[in-house]
Amino acid sequence: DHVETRGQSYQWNLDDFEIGAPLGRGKFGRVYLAREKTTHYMVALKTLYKVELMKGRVEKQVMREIEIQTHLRHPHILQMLTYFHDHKRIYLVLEFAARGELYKELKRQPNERFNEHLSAKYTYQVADALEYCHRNNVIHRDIKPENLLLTYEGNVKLADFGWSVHAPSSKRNTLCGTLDYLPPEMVTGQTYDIYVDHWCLGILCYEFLVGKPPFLSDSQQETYVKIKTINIQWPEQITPGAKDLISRLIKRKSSERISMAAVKKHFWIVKYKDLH
Ligand SMILES: CC(C)NC(=O)[C@H]1CCC[C@H]1Nc1nc(Nc2ccc(C(=O)N(C)C3CCN(C)CC3)cc2)ncc1C(F)(F)F
Repeated sequence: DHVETRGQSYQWNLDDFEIGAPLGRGKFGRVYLAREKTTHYMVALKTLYKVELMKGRVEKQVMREIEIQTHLRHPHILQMLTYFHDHKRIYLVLEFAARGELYKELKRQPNERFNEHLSAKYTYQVADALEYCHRNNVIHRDIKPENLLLTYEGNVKLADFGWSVHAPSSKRNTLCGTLDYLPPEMVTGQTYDIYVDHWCLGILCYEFLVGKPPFLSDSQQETYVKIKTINIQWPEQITPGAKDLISRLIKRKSSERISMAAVKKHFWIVKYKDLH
């Protein structure tokens, strides 16, 4: 909190930080470990090249990401502490998540999947973060393992609000990357509401337990068909409790998807989330 309480009028700049190791590449620039000079507070410094943003026509999206993420405060949401810019770059000062990217942790697991305890724990924490987002009328819209980070203690931080919007919305963005997480209403271009995140939470829980999303196919067309027909296989590592929860989230009718509060109280979540 030191970083953001130096009075709202103070203009942060690069000289306030010592830049450390690169943590990896974000979509529009690199991310560095950095340390605020007076408090030694560790942060992640995400750099965005203005030219890249203009070429990608994503300036508005970045401003929306900044607007949304600077106002959300929750233990399972990666906080944006502040931001500033120079002539070439925008700098986002974000919380540093010491255990890094959850999708890499997933790949490191035996059989590249989480056991029921980790799957239930992470599903619970994402549900908790989404309940808070929805209470603030924010749809994340891009829930997937790549957008989750892990703290030193092994807890989830929901990050990358680059695709988030205020509900309800019919924003049709040329979605890049995987269709695997898209709910039917987004595939068919209808207007959608906060319940797109409920669908994605179901897909996420499935991928935690199986190691890949349920509608994964060789072609986009095949994925579309599987999403529309909700053609899902249930391998044996998905126990009846997990299947019950996932089935209540992956509903075609968005209003039939169970609430985040109900997810947090679901018997399978309660049974496994605190076991070690
Ligand atoms: C959600 C979003 C889509 N993803 C991102 O932004 C990505 C893009 C690049 C990094 C990450 N962004 C962040 N990463 C961290 N922590 C972190 C990351 C990586 C490692 C790690 O495994 N290594 C350094 C390893 C160490 C070992 N060597 C071998 C490989 C890299 C350890 C800690 N905290 C905050 C952020 C944030 F989000 F604030 F920027």
